[in-house]
Amino acid sequence: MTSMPSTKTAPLMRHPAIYTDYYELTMAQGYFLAGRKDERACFDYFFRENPFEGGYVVFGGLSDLVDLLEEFRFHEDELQYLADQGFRDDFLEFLRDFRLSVDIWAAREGEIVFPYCPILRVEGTIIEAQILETLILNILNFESLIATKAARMKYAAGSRTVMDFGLRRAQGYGGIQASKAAIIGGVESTSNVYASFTHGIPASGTMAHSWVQSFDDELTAFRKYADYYPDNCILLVDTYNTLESGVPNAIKVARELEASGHRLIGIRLDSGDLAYLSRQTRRQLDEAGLDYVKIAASNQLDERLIKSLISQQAPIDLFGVGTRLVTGYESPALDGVYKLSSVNNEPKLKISENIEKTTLPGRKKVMRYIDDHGKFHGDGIILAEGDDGSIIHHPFYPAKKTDVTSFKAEPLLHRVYRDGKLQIDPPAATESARYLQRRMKKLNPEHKRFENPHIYKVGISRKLMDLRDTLTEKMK
Ligand SMILES: Nc1ncnc2c1ncn2[C@@H]1O[C@H](COP(=O)(O)OP(=O)(O)OP(=O)(O)O)[C@@H](O)[C@H]1O
Ligand SMILES: O=P(O)(O)OC[C@H]1O[C@H](OP(=O)(O)OP(=O)(O)O)[C@H](O)[C@@H]1O
Ligand SMILES: O=C(O)c1cccnc1
Repeated sequence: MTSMPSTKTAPLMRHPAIYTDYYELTMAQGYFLAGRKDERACFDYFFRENPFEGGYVVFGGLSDLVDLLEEFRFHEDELQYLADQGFRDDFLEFLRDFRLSVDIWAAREGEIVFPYCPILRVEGTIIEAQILETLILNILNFESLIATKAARMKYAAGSRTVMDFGLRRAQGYGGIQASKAAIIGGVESTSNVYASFTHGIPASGTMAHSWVQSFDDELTAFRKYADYYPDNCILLVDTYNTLESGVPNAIKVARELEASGHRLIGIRLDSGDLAYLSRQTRRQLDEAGLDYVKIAASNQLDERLIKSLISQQAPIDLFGVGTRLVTGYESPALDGVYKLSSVNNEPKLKISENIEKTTLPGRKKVMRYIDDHGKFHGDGIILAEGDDGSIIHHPFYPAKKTDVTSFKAEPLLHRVYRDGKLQIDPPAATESARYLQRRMKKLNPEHKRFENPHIYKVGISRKLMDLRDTLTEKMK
């Protein structure tokens, strides 16, 4: 009998409470020893720069984060380890019974989000809110990065299918999360069986060169595969000579499949000039009356190459994307941060020489303003209470402002935890993907283009600005 894994997450993540940086635990012990364990704190998760020189980020990772928070407790072996590290008995006793009691608000998974907006807000005791920092950053930064990359690839591909082939060249176990994030971003399926199993996302695939090489000749290799998988067969045609051997042999097999009442799904090109080869392949297939046979292409593809191939009128129906998707080529990390914004309801900020790095104090919410055409106009960061936010200012050039009273305003953050109790059904990746596609329709194309995308407006309310400026003066 087979059994299901104990958690849905990757093997390394079965210890969520110690999936953290050491300093979170030393600070937690410090708050405890200082008698501050019942103090309340609020932290914001946000990023400052869009990756890939792009115009937006897709928020990913929320459901995996929830999965880990649901398991969050200190186990005996972990406590023993902490004791060996010199943590004090009274603190370890406190950790033994520790259960999260946080309130968390977050954007929906698959939401389109922008620099400086808090995407997730944690409120709780100072110890629990602090201790979650690294876990939150690790999960959300990576999944948002890959969901964004996937969304860009899907945007370039339009109605053509995008498949994730990345596991073999992913950053270790990160490949599991990468495949899930890729689905959120819009990739239709994955070759990653573990991710398909654990996350219930669709698996798909073609064949490797080794299959073709392993037979005495290419035609036999194709025939055998088609015999076993007559309704799920994509033949890899570039092992020997794409146009003179691979495609003609695929045509023979397609005809044989037709004779037995089946249809070849497609062929895959994996080298050479994909525009030229796909055009020649399409011509050969069409001349053979096989216009339904699809052309898949792979080989170090990314959104820019997909866009280029489409602009070269390459008749490619399916794009297989691996390395550049799961490694977030060429922006290896999202710069998301988790910053303290209040303690015991007293607003806090971190001052920087660079005003762009001075944090926004106080409990805040984010409003998304929608114009008369149903499109996103901009976002406003306003205080969570007592702030009507009717005028939204540029965060660093206050003279630039917009009266947002005529726009429809939607709150971006929704409650995920109340007092440590989960308040949502964590969405499946495919559900988040559908949500993203709906939201993409509301994002103007100038924010989606790859070259010099138009900067989406994110502003702050007058009250928030005054609070930031007053506190900055006070702290200097
Ligand atoms: N028509 C095209 N326009 C733009 N880029 C392309 C086109 N065709 C292929 N490419 C891309 O060019 C890159 C490099 O191709 P290159 O010729 O070096 O590799 P290859 O075909 O795999 O070579 P090899 O024959 O050694 O396997 C790949 O990223 C591929 O996706
Ligand atoms: O180029 P990527 O975007 O990373 O896509 C995945 C690549 O991995 C496979 O090649 P590999 O040489 O590993 O195996 P193969 O023999 O099956 O082609 C596949 O054929 C793609 O070329
Ligand atoms: O199924 C495929 O074609 C595949 C899977 C992983 C990597 N490259 C290709």
